[in-house]
Amino acid sequence: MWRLARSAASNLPRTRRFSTSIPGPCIVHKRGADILHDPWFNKDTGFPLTERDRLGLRGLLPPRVISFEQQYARFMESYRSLEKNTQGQDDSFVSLAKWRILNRLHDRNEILYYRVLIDNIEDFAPIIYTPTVGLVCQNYSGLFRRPRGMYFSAKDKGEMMSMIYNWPGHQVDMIVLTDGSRILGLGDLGVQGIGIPIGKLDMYVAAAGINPQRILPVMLDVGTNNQKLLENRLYLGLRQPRLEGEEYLSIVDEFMEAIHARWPKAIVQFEDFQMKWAFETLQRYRKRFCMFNDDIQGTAGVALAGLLGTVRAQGRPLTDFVNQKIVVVGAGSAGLGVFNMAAQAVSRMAAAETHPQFFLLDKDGLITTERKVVDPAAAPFAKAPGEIEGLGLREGANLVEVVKKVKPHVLLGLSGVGGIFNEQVLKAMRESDSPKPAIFAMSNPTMNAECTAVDAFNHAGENIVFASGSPFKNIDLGNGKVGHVNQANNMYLFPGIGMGALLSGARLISDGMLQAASECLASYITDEEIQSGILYPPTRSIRDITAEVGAAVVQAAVAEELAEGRCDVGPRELRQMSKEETVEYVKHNMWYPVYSPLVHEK
Ligand SMILES: NC(=O)C1=CN([C@@H]2O[C@H](COP(=O)(O)OP(=O)(O)OC[C@H]3O[C@@H](n4cnc5c(N)ncnc54)[C@H](O)[C@@H]3O)[C@@H](O)[C@H]2O)C=CC1
Ligand SMILES: CC(=O)C(=O)O
Ligand SMILES: [Mg+2]
Repeated sequence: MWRLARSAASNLPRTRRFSTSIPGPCIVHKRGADILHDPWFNKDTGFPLTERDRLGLRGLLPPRVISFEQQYARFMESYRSLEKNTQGQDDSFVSLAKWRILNRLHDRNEILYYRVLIDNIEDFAPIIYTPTVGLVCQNYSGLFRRPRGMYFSAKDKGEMMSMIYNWPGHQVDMIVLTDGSRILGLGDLGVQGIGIPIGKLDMYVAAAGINPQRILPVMLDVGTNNQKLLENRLYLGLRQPRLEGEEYLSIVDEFMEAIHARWPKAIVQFEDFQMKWAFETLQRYRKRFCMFNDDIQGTAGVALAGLLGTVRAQGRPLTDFVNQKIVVVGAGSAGLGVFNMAAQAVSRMAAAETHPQFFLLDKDGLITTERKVVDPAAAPFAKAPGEIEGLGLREGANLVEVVKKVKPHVLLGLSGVGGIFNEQVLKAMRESDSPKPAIFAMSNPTMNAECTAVDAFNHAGENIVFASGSPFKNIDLGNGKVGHVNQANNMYLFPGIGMGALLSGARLISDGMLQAASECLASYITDEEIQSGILYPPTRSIRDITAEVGAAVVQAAVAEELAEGRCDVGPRELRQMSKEETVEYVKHNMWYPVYSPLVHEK
């Protein structure tokens, strides 16, 4: 059932901080300069004098002790002056400068880094995540200073089971894995795609409070088909074409076995794999490991929550979702993931004979059963000629034609093609059958968005509902009216899916757990918010949202008897928790960055 009322727990104030009680001591097996060079233990000038004595740090730091709050303020001051001093300069230059200053802090002092990230997530998500992370990946070989995460390459075949023990952390809870083959909408970036797992895991720490000592970004370097990278003398990955077929799968298999052998309870998120491997690996592993594909499943849940929001925005009951005409542009892992989940929602809501009114386009236009070769994953959404003849449409019809003739309630882009929702397409949306047409330009990063927010409101009209994958500012429509810009990004779900799977100790991640996550996000927004065009909560509430989503996932895992529990909280205890208690349980398990007293042990 789709729940709409906000739960009692979500009516609590949207606080930004959790678990600020005095931290317990932290054991460190190093002394002196080795501590200063370890970003996990380093407190810079924040080491109290007693600790400097205990840890052999006396004389290695300037004498004055600076408090955590002062260090925080000092960093924010330098960040704000960077912003001021670079005003008017080239956007990419400024974004990279901001990323550098944050990355330097990340490399030096993780506790301070995560505190500034969590407390300023609205400002910093666009730097450590989309859109800047895309620019970072594109320039990674030149930007590289220190390694982060692990790299497994085609040359490591047969060695992964032992290599995995090179990772210094004893426990790993969350792994984000990519092969770099489809980084955002930027294509094959080979080894440079490592920036994505790093950015996603930063979001895990910020949103879900996953302990950063227990995260692992991973790059599977199986080569690249990006000729420019292969010719770039600075390129840091394997200089060979991508492995294909069984050779490719044997590398992924070996990696999955290796991580499972060392950390059987770790959750693995597959990210930014090209479509053929995204679907294939999901089918191959989802029953054997606790894993999910964020681009297929996380995106689908976020999009579905937004689509249900658009039904509410039209003043229609949720069951009217079955009558919505939805055009999706992009028949890749993300677009097909959205239609699959939307079709499941329709079949839950409607009579058996109801056919969803979904229209799917790829680079060759409208996909129909007449097409010579249709990808099996797209086939269920190919239109039969009989379904579209009445509309005057045919195989391969272009986007403008489709929008003009279908008059869709929703136009959703997951094509990776910047600007494809051009003036003509957006103007055609004025004739939509919906009183509040919805335009979702979900491709990332910003330059790959199907349209900008300004163009959407200018050309499609002020009564649209708008969402984009990367952030845009709200639009001033004049006369005190605001065109609200939503960020339809899987960041609203993947942290809660991962956290819920982890805390429930689920054996696998089921469709029911993903559906629960999506329903929870959909129910987070009030009717009043929906009426002003708000479909998703603001990024600054992401910890609260993630706590709710995580709890929904835990409860779904319990209901499906997939939960095996974690540490001293077994399935029985989880089953006995009310919804509110489950939310509190998730919040209680969220890590929050504070300096712990360090105690040396040999
Ligand atoms: N907002 C979010 O949370 C998410 C956004 N995305 C974005 O979605 C985009 C696509 O991702 P995937 O589906 O994984 O990629 P993909 O490569 O699997 O699929 C891309 C699809 O777009 C189609 N396409 C290419 N040019 C086109 C054109 N001119 N007209 C119509 N269709 C065209 C292709 O035929 C293909 O079907 C990327 O930009 C990615 O950043 C992906 C996941 C989540
Ligand atoms: C957001 C995301 O996962 C993507 O653009 O691929
Ligand atoms: Mg992705």
